[in-house]
Amino acid sequence: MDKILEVKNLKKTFYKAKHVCPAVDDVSFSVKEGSCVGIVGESGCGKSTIARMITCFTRPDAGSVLLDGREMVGAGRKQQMDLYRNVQMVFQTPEDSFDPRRSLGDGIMEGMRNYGMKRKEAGKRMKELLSMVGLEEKYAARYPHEVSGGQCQRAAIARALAVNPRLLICDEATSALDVTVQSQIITLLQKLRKEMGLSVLLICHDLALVQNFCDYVLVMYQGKIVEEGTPDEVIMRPKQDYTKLLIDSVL
Ligand SMILES: Nc1ncnc2c1ncn2[C@@H]1O[C@H](COP(=O)(O)OP(=O)(O)OP(=O)(O)O)[C@@H](O)[C@H]1O
Repeated sequence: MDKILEVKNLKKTFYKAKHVCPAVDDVSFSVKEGSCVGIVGESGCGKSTIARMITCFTRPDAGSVLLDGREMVGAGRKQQMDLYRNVQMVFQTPEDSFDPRRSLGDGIMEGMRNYGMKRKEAGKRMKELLSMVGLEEKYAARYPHEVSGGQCQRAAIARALAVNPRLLICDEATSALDVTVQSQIITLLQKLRKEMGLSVLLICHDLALVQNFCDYVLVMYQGKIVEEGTPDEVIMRPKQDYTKLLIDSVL
């Protein structure tokens, strides 16, 4: 299997007043085409900073992010536009993916329109995407505040899929939802993974979710990967004390 994403020796330190925060410290991993890699670890261990560096929102101090073998750190605007087409993010708060003054349908079409698709064609594709994520057509006209959290997250997934990405980064995408809706969104992601051959980087606190959904797991602590392997290896037979603590804390 080819690697869609390769992260090598990524580092990021934040400085606030006199306080030095090494948020990500020499992190390396890869995501194979069609696979799902999970990143788990306590709050503040650096998970979201990694996602932001992959998507060029935050510039690393050192290291490299290769997408299909192409270097993204320091890439020019054209290459970054290609990156955004191939990599999309789904966030914890789905409303953040949408402009509150525009309907969900418009929000889903925005990416397609930015890439030059005609309005009529984008409208047709938007309806297909709504159906793919299990929403009726009527939701296209609704505004983000007029739908439930779960419905809004489905629409956010439709928006992310609109530009046919190959890698979806889900940053705590189910954490704000109640358990039933969480499981519906995970079932949806599993279906999309199968149907579209999507690769997924799943950032989350929920070890049970990682165990059921991921092929490979990275455990982070204070900016570093302290353990990695298949879910069986990491969750059923953890080697590191920190992983054992993390597992014990949810039992
Ligand atoms: N822009 C910033 N300026 C200063 N410090 C930052 C910035 N962004 C993140 N940090 C710090 O870097 C560390 C890692 O933050 P990050 O958001 O990556 O953690 P996380 O594992 O995603 O946490 P959570 O699960 O709570 O989202 C934290 O100590 C955070 O306070």
